Amino acid sequence: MSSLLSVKGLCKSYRTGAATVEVLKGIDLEVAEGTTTALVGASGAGKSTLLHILGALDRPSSGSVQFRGSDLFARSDRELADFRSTSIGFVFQFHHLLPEFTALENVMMPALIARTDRRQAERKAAELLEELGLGHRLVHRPGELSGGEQQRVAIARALVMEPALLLADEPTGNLDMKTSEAIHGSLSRLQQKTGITLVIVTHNERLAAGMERVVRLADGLIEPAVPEVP
Ligand SMILES: Nc1ncnc2c1ncn2[C@@H]1O[C@H](COP(=O)(O)OP(=O)(O)OP(=O)(O)O)[C@@H](O)[C@H]1O
Repeated sequence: MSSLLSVKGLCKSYRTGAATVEVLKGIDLEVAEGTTTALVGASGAGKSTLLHILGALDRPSSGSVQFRGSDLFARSDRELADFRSTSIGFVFQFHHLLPEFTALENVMMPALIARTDRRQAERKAAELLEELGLGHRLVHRPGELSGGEQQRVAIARALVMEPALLLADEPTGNLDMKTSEAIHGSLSRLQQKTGITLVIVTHNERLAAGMERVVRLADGLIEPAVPEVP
């Protein structure tokens, strides 16, 4: 299987006043195309920081990330912004949908910003919402949808540009277990259908176990996998 992401010696530190906080302390990670990975670990372990760097939302302090063999952070900020809008889909814990637009319009938005033909964008957005079980909610505004429905709209919006990589940071963190499981089920189904690579941060071990691989972060480093007992 070919590598989508190849992370080597990744470090990230922040300066706050006189102190420097080392958040990531030398991450090595390979993510193969078309695979699903859960990123788990205690609060403050650096999961979101790593996810943001993988999605080029933030630059590392040192180390490298190769995306399909090309050095991500050798690119300018402008090139990274283009890269993000075409190659990465993001889903966050809070959906950040635009309240004055309908579900369909919210999902179409990234495609319209990228100047995709309107009819094509609309067709794709409606198809994704349909697949996520929201075919009957296309003209509802976020305020008229349940929390789980809002998050499904956010997932459809993240997929409308057909990115290579979907990054999800606690996408069901503020939903009940039943709704979370249903959304994870939809994500897995869409992942299998599209072959997109999925990296998801979650505190929920049960949902993490549904991914092909679980990567555990502790104190800025990846913990070695525990060998299975024969
Ligand atoms: N911009 C920043 N400036 C200073 N410190 C930061 C910044 N962003 C993150 N940190 C620190 O980095 C550490 C890791 O944060 P991060 O959000 O990556 O952890 P996490 O594993 O995702 O935690 P959680 O599960 O609670 O979301 C925390 O101690 C946090 O305070």
